[in-house]
Amino acid sequence: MVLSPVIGKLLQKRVVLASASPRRREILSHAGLRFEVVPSRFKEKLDKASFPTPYAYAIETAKQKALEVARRMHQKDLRAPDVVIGADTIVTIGGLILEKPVDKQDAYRMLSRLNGKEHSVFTGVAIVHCCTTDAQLDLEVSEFHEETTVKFSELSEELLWEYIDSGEPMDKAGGYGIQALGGMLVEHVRGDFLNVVGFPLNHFCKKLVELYSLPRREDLRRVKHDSIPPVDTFENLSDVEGSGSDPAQGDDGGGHGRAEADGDRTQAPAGPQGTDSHGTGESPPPFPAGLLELIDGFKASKALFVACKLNVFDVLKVDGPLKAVDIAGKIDASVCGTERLLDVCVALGLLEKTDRGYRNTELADVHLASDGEYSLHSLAMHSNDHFWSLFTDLELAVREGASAAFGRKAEEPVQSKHKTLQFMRAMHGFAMLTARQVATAFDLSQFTSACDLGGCTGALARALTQEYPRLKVTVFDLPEVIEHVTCFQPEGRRTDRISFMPGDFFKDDLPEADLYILSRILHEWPDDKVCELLSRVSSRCKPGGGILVAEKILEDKPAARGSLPASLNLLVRTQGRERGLPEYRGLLERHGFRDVRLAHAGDRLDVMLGTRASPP
Ligand SMILES: Cc1cn([C@H]2C[C@H](O)[C@@H](COP(=O)(O)OP(=O)(O)OP(=O)(O)O)O2)c(=O)[nH]c1=O
Repeated sequence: MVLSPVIGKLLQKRVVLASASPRRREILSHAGLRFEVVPSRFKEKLDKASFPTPYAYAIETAKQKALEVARRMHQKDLRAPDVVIGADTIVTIGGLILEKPVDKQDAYRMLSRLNGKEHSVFTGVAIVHCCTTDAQLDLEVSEFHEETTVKFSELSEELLWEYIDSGEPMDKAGGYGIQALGGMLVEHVRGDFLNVVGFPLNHFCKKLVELYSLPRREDLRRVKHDSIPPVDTFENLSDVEGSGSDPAQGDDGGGHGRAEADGDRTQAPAGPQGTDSHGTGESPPPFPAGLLELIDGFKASKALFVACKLNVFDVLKVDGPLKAVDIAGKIDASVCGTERLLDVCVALGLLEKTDRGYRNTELADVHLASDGEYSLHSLAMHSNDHFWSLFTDLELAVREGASAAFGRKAEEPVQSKHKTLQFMRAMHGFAMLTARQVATAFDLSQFTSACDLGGCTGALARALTQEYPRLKVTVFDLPEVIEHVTCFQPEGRRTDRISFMPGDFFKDDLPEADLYILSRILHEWPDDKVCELLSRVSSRCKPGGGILVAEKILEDKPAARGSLPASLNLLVRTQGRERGLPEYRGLLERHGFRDVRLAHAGDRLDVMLGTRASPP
């Protein structure tokens, strides 16, 4: 099983996860799947006694969760997604099925039952394929389950209650979460760990291979509306059988090896067990969907930037749904061009197309309209206006190693008020999404005053004051930035525990504080400037005071997707650069900070906390 082609099968489809479980969302997104989340409203109240086995119950519940979402979405705009995934996790011991506890006593009853014993965790999964013809919804269901055995240690009453009081058991089957504190209760696990956490990823991938390469009739069920009669065909389920979403099919240049597709499509294409059409006995390589997506990646980014620039998402947030012709009128663009752009946005999952016209997806409403608290509209605009042209010279930068030519573009000073505001909005959007994780990466409750150097709009300061009721934060930034900060302060949520002070951290006196914060600042500067700044902070910070540095740490292992921009910043900036943990630690220690600890704050940032040592 090669992973990316498996997940790649679903990349061109609109996939919905019918689950509110954050664990399922995390497992599937880490696997590279792109999907929307629509939690199911199906009440988990099936009669357990009517099922021959516990897993039959879990499978049926998973199926009903997914079907409810597919039907609801179809009813809402007469267009269901392509695939809906539902899952249900149960714990079983001695023939008893344990779901989520209803209260602490219930959690205690469950955990006492599991205490010192072995039990099974089953997750039932349903993959529902939806097809809308003449406003009629056709559903095909494929389902499976996975079992994992878990053994609990002998646990004291005291420990059980302490665990229950942590609150962790309440939203978890069997009343425990193996991935967090509950891991301490577990002696051993046999089987797929992720199955216990809520989603059997390995089995799911195998199922996708089976479904999209060589479907097995007995696994499929066809459901028309409310009935679930057995399936008699499984055409159109497989990409390779011509569902139309295979990019190679519409591509003239991709005709190689496709001529035979006009023949009998029910013949499985050459797969692991097959022979190819040339009769050579060799199988073609797996379809490189992920790679093709990468090749086209720049088009997707540019389409997103242009839609932002033309205010498509703003127009639709206020007036949507709208037809292409009306949108074209509002954004002052041609109808044919607008229509194509809108359809690309639909394919990218940013818009939905309904009978009444185009409308924003929730993602676009929240992040791509320009007015929301968590808007990334300005970040997209900054990427379009600034980074896009910078990256056209990437080859030169690679050849020359962050060449002066490349650097000149990168370091253009921010000139106009418009540019300053665009830059601030871009930084603000990112900071709003990461601030809470940075603020809570360490327990900072021992500090009563903090100074956020280069703290821009105060997004991190706000998260810090919300998290730590005793903390006062001074945001220190250049006068031209501080001049505009009032536009970013949310009405009704201002606090006098945040103050803004204009100044240059290389020249002016730094405000007094117990904790100095440098969030995404150090990577902007070369080593000599970093040393100059750290030495200014160090001489202002009292012994016992702290320094908090938030950056994306470069790691030895290959960069994860989320850190790719950080790796490339090495090349696009002449002055600044990203650094690894040993380098940051060395820099901090050289400037009198000890006990430097690291914590991760989501995919995009890491946080280091150090303590100012007493001068020798
Ligand atoms: C046993 C165990 C369960 N769980 C979780 C996984 C599931 O989210 C939950 C079981 O409840 P489910 O009803 O399967 O799922 P859910 O209610 O969280 O979400 P939805 O119904 O919308 O799909 O328990 C853990 O996170 N860790 C564990 O160790």
